Amino acid sequence: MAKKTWVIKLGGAVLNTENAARALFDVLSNQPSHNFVIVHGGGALVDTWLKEAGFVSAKHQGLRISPAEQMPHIVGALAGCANKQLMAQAIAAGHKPVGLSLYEAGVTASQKLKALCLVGKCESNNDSIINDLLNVGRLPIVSSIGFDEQGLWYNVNADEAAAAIANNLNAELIFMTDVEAVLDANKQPLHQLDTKHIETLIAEGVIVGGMEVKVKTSLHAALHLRRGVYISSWQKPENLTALLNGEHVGTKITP
Ligand SMILES: Nc1ncnc2c1ncn2[C@@H]1O[C@H](COP(=O)(O)OP(=O)(O)O)[C@@H](O)[C@H]1O
Ligand SMILES: CC(=O)N[C@@H](CCC(=O)OP(=O)(O)O)C(=O)O
Repeated sequence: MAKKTWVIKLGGAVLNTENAARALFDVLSNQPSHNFVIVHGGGALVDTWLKEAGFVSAKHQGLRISPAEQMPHIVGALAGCANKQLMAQAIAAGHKPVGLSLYEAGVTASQKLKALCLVGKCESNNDSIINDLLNVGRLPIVSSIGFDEQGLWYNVNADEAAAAIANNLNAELIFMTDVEAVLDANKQPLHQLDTKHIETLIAEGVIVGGMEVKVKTSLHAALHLRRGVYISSWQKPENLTALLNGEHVGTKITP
């Protein structure tokens, strides 16, 4: 039987907790009958690098405005430092990772909105080396730095990057973030969310910032993939084990 492919998006804050990524990679080591593709963020690291370089960084609806002069720092933090830190932890857990940008992963970027400068949106380029890597037993670890066909680089939100890759691969999609689930107005976890409920919670200001991008992206992916997409916490590696075993943990987003 063909192996099921899972795209697992890791929020960048996982790098701030010692051995948290290692524990997740250990879970994947125990699941030889599945294929995995890791897509990662690193927003917190980008914040630090830009601040240290003397830049002020602003966000619009959860997306970082990315002027050309800030891009070397953004690319360095995401495609360089964060990607290689995750590779290090994957190697330590016994994997054979390959670090990639979105371009090699079959996704071309283009400018999302002029006002956001070099923030990219995703489009499939049907020219991915992911399946080749999976076929030879490698673990792709993909940053959210993208390129267009002219070779211009873009900063893509990592949730959108993960959804684009899952769509390309028709894969299962899990977002591992720093909260156990999407929370309601009373900070209680929501086990399931659909289009209507999401629209209401965003309009009421209960879902904001990075989580607004995540739920909208999840919904879009769930529609395209015709299956539920999960949002759960990287803080508990056992959540990942449970999700891979088909259990319900965190928030399930359905159309
Ligand atoms: N309704 C909500 N439920 C849970 N988290 C929320 C909600 N609204 C906003 N957030 C914020 O969204 C954050 C997760 O989004 P983000 O920081 O972009 O995560 P990641 O880096 O993992 O992609 C949470 O840490 C929380 O501060
Ligand atoms: C355009 C945009 O907002 N890009 C994000 C990319 C990193 C990211 O998404 O990181 P997390 O998953 O850790 O939040 C940024 O610069 O922060």
